[in-house]
Amino acid sequence: MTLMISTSSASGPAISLKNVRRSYDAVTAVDDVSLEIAAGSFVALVGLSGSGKSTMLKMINRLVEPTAGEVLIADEDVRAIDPHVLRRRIGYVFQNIGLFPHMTISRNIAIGLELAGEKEGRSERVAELLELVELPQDMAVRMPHQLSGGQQQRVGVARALATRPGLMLMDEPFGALDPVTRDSLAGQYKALHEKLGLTTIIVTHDMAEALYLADRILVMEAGQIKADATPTELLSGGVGDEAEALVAIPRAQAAHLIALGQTHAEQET
Ligand SMILES: Nc1ncnc2c1ncn2[C@@H]1O[C@H](COP(=O)(O)OP(=O)(O)OP(=O)(O)O)[C@@H](O)[C@H]1O
Repeated sequence: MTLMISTSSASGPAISLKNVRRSYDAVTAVDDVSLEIAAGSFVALVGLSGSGKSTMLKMINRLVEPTAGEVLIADEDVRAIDPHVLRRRIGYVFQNIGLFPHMTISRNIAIGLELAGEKEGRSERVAELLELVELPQDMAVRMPHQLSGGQQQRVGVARALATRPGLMLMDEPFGALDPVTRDSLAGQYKALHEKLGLTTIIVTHDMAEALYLADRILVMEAGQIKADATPTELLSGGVGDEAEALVAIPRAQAAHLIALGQTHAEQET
């Protein structure tokens, strides 16, 4: 069955953070960050554990409120938007997606539409979303425990896209998956991002994933952005010690694999 995929309503907004700060008692998780993210961009937030990445992401959909500063989506201050309305406009995908275990896959995907009181065309939308995330249609009637981790994560992406958000926030969305599934899902998500014209912000610990997916990489340390560069700029070096330390890992892994390959080739000749 070929379904028409509607792409017309999704078009990513620009995001603006102005002197945003978030403190938890003595800890400053995000420290006076100002940032402009262009509409339709794919931004990766990288940095060591505790550097403030998740806190920054969650201030955009108001899961966390800033201690100071402003967050604007398409020039609108998020504080002026009811959090429920805001979260229907923003897709949110996180590690171990947390599907409702007692609901079918279909209902899990459509939950945002259900909460928004949208009664018409829900099953058609679910069918369209299953196709979009490349899951077979017969999964709609299954329960979450009957799916693999990778399939559940696809359902999570489908659920996040159900209300046709222009903005996707992703917090380690593929972190719990095996490397092969992770790679393929990341590649498919990148294609979706482009096809739907989304703005996507992804938090990842995996520098190689950030380099592959994003068109802009922000390196965080101690609540601040220490580097802001394209993947090519990051790989060329010269954008700071924090970035260099993170790029060094995939670079060393790649060099190690090449060296291993050469050793094997020499042994066989
Ligand atoms: N609810 C909270 N209460 C107290 N401190 C918090 C809270 N949430 C985050 N923090 C602290 O804020 C800092 C930044 O945390 P955050 O989760 O944003 O970092 P992160 O870069 O996303 O880390 P990770 O990569 O480990 O998920 C950390 O020092 C953390 O302990």
